[in-house]
Amino acid sequence: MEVGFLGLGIMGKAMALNLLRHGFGVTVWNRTLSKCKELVEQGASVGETPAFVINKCKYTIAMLSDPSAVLSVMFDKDGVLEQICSGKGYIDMSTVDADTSSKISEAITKKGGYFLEAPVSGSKKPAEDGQLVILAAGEKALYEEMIPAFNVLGKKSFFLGQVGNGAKMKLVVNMIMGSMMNALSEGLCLADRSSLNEQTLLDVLELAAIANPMFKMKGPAMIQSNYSPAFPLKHQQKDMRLALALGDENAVSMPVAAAANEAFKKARSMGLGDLDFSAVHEVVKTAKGSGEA
Ligand SMILES: NC(=O)C1=CN([C@@H]2O[C@H](COP(=O)(O)OP(=O)(O)OC[C@H]3O[C@@H](n4cnc5c(N)ncnc54)[C@H](OP(=O)(O)O)[C@@H]3O)[C@@H](O)[C@H]2O)C=CC1
Ligand SMILES: O=CC(=O)O
Repeated sequence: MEVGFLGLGIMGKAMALNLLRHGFGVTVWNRTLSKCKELVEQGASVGETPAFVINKCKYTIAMLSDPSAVLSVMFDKDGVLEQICSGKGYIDMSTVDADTSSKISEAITKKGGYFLEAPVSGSKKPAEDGQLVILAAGEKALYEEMIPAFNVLGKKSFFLGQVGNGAKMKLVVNMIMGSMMNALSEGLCLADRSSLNEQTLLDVLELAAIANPMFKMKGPAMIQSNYSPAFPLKHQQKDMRLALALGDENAVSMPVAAAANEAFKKARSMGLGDLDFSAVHEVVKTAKGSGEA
């Protein structure tokens, strides 16, 4: 199976490499074209524009940063829309809001193409290991045609119905994750300031009812103030912002998520946006009132 792949950031690179490793033909494009080099060394071809990739491939996957990137790659000059046509499928795996996804879907459908949104849960390591959770919605036939690729990229795929449902599910999941990250950070600070050992707290959490892979994976690095980016903080804040907007639309009060979003915004203002989202720990550690008495 030959696929196009647009966007070779942390996730896109790992996912495209995985497809190559499993025998897929992959034609890649990235805004910063130099990032295609490593993929070419592993057997990928390069397209100089998104339009070129769409023209060449029956199926094209996108993994881009945010709604503005997704819209730009679709609608700008040399973008996806110039070449999408009947018989071609476009699969957007970026995390965006339902409105953005619907705009993309309408534009593609008008030109006779097929659209599937398929955001993923799981970070750099699950992307490298083909262990993502895929949250697909849109054209069911395209979903079925993509199963061989999804089986390589993920450990489980959900088909959630109409366009927008995948985006919404992803935002709900990441809203919970962002709030949990703040809770873990506050817990580590409280343990430390109460003269408890932070690693012992993590050991206790791992055996408790609230044990989860995120605490286990991120906790030890947070204790060391190591925030090497797997999931960039700026993207987590984007997800909190989009989830809060979904809450606004549905009149759902989310004070916990709103507080977590403030902490991520503060972290961005401190220049931590390109670090891992666990760098919100720096905000919690330096918050007024959490220092010396
Ligand atoms: N990292 C993670 O753990 C996870 C991330 N996600 C989601 O996946 C998506 C990608 O994340 P990730 O790979 O971490 O992000 P990165 O920041 O590492 O990569 C972003 C990609 O988007 C491209 N891009 C950004 N702006 C534009 C633009 N205006 N036009 C064209 N291309 C653009 C970048 O190109 P360039 O190289 O030129 O900057 C790069 O290829 C995001 O929506 C994120 O929320 C979902 C699950 C996990
Ligand atoms: O979107 C991030 C993730 O870890 O999932």
